[in-house]
Amino acid sequence: MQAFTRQGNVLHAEGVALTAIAAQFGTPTYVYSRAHIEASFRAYTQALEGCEHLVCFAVKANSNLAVLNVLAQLGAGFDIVSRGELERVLAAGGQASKIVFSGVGKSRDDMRRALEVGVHCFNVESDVELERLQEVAAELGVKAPVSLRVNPDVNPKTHPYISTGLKENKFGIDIEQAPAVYLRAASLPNIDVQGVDCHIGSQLTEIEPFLDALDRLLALIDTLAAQGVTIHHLDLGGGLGVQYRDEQPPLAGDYVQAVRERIAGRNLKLVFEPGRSIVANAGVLLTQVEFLKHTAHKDFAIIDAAMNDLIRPALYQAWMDVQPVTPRDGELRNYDLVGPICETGDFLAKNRDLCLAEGDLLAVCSAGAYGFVMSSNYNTRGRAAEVMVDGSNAHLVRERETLQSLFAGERLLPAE
Ligand SMILES: Cc1ncc(COP(=O)(O)O)c(C=O)c1O
Ligand SMILES: N[C@@H](CCCC[NH3+])C(=O)O
Repeated sequence: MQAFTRQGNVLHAEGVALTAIAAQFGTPTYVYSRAHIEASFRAYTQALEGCEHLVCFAVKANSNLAVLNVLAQLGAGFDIVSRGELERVLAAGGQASKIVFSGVGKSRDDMRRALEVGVHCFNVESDVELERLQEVAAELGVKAPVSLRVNPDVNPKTHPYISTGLKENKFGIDIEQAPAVYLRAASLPNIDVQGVDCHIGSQLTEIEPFLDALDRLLALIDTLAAQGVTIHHLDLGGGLGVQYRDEQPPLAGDYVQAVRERIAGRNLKLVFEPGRSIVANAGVLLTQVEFLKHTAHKDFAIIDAAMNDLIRPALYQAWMDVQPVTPRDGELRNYDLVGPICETGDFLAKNRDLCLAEGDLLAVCSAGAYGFVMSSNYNTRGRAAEVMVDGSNAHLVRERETLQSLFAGERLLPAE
């Protein structure tokens, strides 16, 4: 679905003009569409009808409580990577029994809390993590449900910083070592082997790498069965890409269908951990032009959002579309859109042909995933507000950070 459309000349989120949101809540502000989040989630669950499944939203992509709550109301599970994300999910009304716990560095406290609340599964990423989990579960007198995250060594054909399923990556257990680790897991008294898990990377735009990984996991499941270890669920992680510019990623329904065909006849529950494909195009970052600076070499639009608000362009040279909220007629100029931060890398877009004036509003598109969650307070900038639109209503779902709150926890040295 298209959450952000022009009505008249003005860009709207569902039924609300972005001009009205800027007037009410200021800028920079993240704006999300509830309907888009729901439709993207349902694309997975509808394609999974008739097949035992759990769709676990990857909380790292957007952890706002309202976003999590909207998904929890649809029966979503959640993929978490920290104690903090666990507490967020519970605070937002998510069910512990639908949580999968990923991540290479789970502390004993993380494990204890997850066992106490009863998560669905731990995605264990190393042999040493398995031993630690055994110890913590034994202390509590419980059995920990476990999948091993297997590194299938397939090339996801995405940006190197967001590839995770290659041998040289830090994630998961080498697929050749996996049978031995499974046998060890099956022998541990406080470990309950449940599944196999993988996640090969993010922003994948083709189905083939997913299916390559799936084939390798199915071969592993057969090897394990021959050794007496039964696997009940298959977790294929997240990774499905979205359209930022002209990419044509597969639709969630087509991807799920292809997976279902490959596992036909097997008694396996399917788990997915989508993040970006649920929320990226459900959000924009709304920002305002502070100055237009014309130099002999370049035209700059200095905007009130910066790399601290949205780091993807600086970190991955990610291309994000930028739309004027109310386009104006006139001469186009080639702008770099830069923030107020003292870094050359502080840009949100480069070489965009736009007709702009001071005070104009711009929407940085596809910013609902890995946007606010990766923001920081660099240059002592408060983080942006977050607003969720639901039909014709706009709700503030996170207040803009006040400057006082930025140094509230700091202390001066005692007076001499
Ligand atoms: C283990 C795991 N699961 C799920 C995701 C979500 O990925 P995506 O946002 O690409 O769907 C990630 C992030 O890449 C991840 O590391
Ligand atoms: N943060 C990245 C994706 C990393 C996914 C986390 N495993 C992005 O914005 O594209």
